[in-house]
Amino acid sequence: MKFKFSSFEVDDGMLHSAAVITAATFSCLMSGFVLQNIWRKYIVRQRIKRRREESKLSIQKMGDYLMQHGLSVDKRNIILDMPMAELQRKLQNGSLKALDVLRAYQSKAIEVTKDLNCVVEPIWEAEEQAIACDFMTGKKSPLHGIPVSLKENYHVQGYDSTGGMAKFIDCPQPDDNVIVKTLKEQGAIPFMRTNLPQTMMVYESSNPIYGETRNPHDPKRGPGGSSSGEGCLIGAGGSVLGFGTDIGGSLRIPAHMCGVCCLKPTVGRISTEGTHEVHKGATLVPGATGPLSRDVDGLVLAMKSLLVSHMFELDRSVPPIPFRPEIYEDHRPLRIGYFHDIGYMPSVPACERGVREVREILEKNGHTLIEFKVPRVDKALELFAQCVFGDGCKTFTDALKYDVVDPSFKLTYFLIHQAPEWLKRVAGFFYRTVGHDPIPKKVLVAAAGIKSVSKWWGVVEDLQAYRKKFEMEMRANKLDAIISPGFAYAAIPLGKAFLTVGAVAYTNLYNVINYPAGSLPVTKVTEEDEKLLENYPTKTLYAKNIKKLSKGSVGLPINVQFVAPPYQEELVLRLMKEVETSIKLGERHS
Ligand SMILES: CCCCCC/C=C\CCCCCCCC(=O)NCCO
Repeated sequence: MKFKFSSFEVDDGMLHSAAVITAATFSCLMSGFVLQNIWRKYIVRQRIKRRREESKLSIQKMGDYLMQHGLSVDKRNIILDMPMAELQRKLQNGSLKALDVLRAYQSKAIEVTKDLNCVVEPIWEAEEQAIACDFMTGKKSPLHGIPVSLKENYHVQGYDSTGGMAKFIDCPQPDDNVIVKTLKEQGAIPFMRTNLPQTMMVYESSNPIYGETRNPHDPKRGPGGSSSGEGCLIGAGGSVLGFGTDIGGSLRIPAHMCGVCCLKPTVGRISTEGTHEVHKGATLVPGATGPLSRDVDGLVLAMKSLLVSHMFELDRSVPPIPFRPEIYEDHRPLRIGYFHDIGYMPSVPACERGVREVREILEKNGHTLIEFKVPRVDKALELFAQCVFGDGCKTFTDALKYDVVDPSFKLTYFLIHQAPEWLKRVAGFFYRTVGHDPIPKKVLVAAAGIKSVSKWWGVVEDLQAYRKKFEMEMRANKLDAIISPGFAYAAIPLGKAFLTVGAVAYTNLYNVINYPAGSLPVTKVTEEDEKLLENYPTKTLYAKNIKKLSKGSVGLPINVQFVAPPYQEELVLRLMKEVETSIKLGERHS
C-alpha cells in the first residue's frame, strides 16, 4: 500500500521503519531516564556512605586525641557534675580553665555517643578558642569558656548543614549563623554538632547519613525530635548547654523525653537567621531557635547572653529588647491557667501528675491556679498543617528527590507528603471510621495543599482568629501564664512516633499562637503511673497506640511546659526557676 503526500510517496516499509525508529527513540529515552535515576541514586548512596564514614572518623579521631590529652577521670567528673551557675562562676574567677572544661565535655560527649549516636561530628576549632580564652586578660564575657553543642542545622562556617538530607552534603557553610556568632562573641565555645531526623519534620531521631539517636534513659526508646541529638547529649551529661530549633515541638519534645530544660522563645525574640529549614518560606508558623540546658540557670544565661546589641546589630529583624531582670526576678503572685488534656487525646497518668504536682507547688508559693479551657486544639493542629504543608508538600518532596528516605520517616513521608489527594482522603476516612479520630483527616487534607491564593488568605484569617481567641480566653481568665503537659506521653520505642503523631498538638499549639514555651523536668514515671495507665481511655487509634507503647516506661523523665504571652520569655523562665528550686528543696528535705 502507498500513501501519497503532496510531494512524496510513503510505502509500508517506510511506515514500518518510522514506527521502529519512534519505538527505539522512546525506549532509548525511557532507559536513559531509568538509568539516570539509578545513577543518581547510586551517587547519592555513595555520597551518604562517604559522609557517614567521615563523621565516624572525625569522632574516632577526637576520641584518640583525648586519650592522650584528656583529663583524669576524677577531674573530669568534678567538672561534669557542676551545675551551670557554679561552672560559670569558676570560669569567670579563673579557678577553672576553659581548656579543662572543654576536655571534660568533649570526652563525655565522645563516650556517650558511642552507644547513643547523638553527635554527628566534633567542632575542631573549639580547642583553639578554649586556649585563647585561657590566655585572655581583662573583663570576661558572660559565657567565657562554656562549651555549647549545636543541632546540625545551625550553620557553622566550614561545616555542612544537611538536616539529614543527602542533597545538602558537601555544601559547607560560608559563615556562622547569627546565634553562633553571638555565642562566640560572648565567650562560648561551640564544640559538638548533634543529630536530627531527616527533614526535621518528625519527632523521630534518625536519618540515612548519621543514623539513629537513642534515648539516654532507655536506648531502646527514642529521644524525641527533631533536636534529638541535643536532648540526648545534654540528658546523657555530654553537654551543659545546647541549641536547637522548634516549629512544632522540636526543642520541647526531646527535652521532655530526655529530661532536660529548654526554652522555645517567641519567634523573633532571638535570631533565626542561618538555620537550615526545609520550608523556610512557610512563614505563617515559623521555626524558632532556642536553648536546651541541664538547668534553668543555663537557659537564663543563654538568653541574657544572646539578647545583646551584637545580635541586634547582626540581625536587624530582631527587636532590641534586652533580657529584663525585673520580670525574671519579680515575686508578684500570678494567675496561672492549667490543663492536662487537649480535648481529643488525654495525656498519660504520669504527664497528668506532672502538671498536678507543679500546680501544687505554684499554689503553695502563693499563685492562683485556674483550670483553663484551651480553645479547640484540633483547630490549631489543622492550622499548623495548613501553614507548613500548604504547598501540598512540594518543598519537602523536592528536597528529598533522589534521596534515600529514612525507614523511620517512610510512612510519614509517604502518607503526609507524597500520597495523592485521593489516598490522603481514604486514609483520613480510615482514621475517622476505624480509628475514631477526625484529626488526621483534617491534617491530611491540609497536606494535599491549599488550592488558591484566596483560600490561602482564608487560612491566614483563620490563624489570626485562632490567635485572637486564645488571647481573649486568657484575658477573660486574667491569666499571666499557663502550664500544660510537656507532651502526651514519655519516651516510646524507637521508630514508632508516626503511630502517635497526633500528640504533637501538645507542643505545636504554642507554635501556632507563637507564645514562648519552656519545658522543665519535674518527675519520673512511677509504678503507680504504670498501673493507672491500665485505665487510660483508648477511644481512638492514637490513644490505643499511646497506651501500648507507653508500657514499661517506669523511671523515664516527665516535663511540664510553662507558657506566657509573646515576648514574655523572662516570665516563663521565672516560673520554671521557681518550680525547679521548689523541687530541689523538696528532694533535699525528703
Ligand atoms: C496521619 C496524619 C496525622 C498527622 C498529624 C500531625 C501533623 C504533622 C506532624 C508534624 C510533626 C512535627 C514535629 C516537630 C517538627 C519541628 O518542630 N521541627 C523543627 C524544625 O526546625
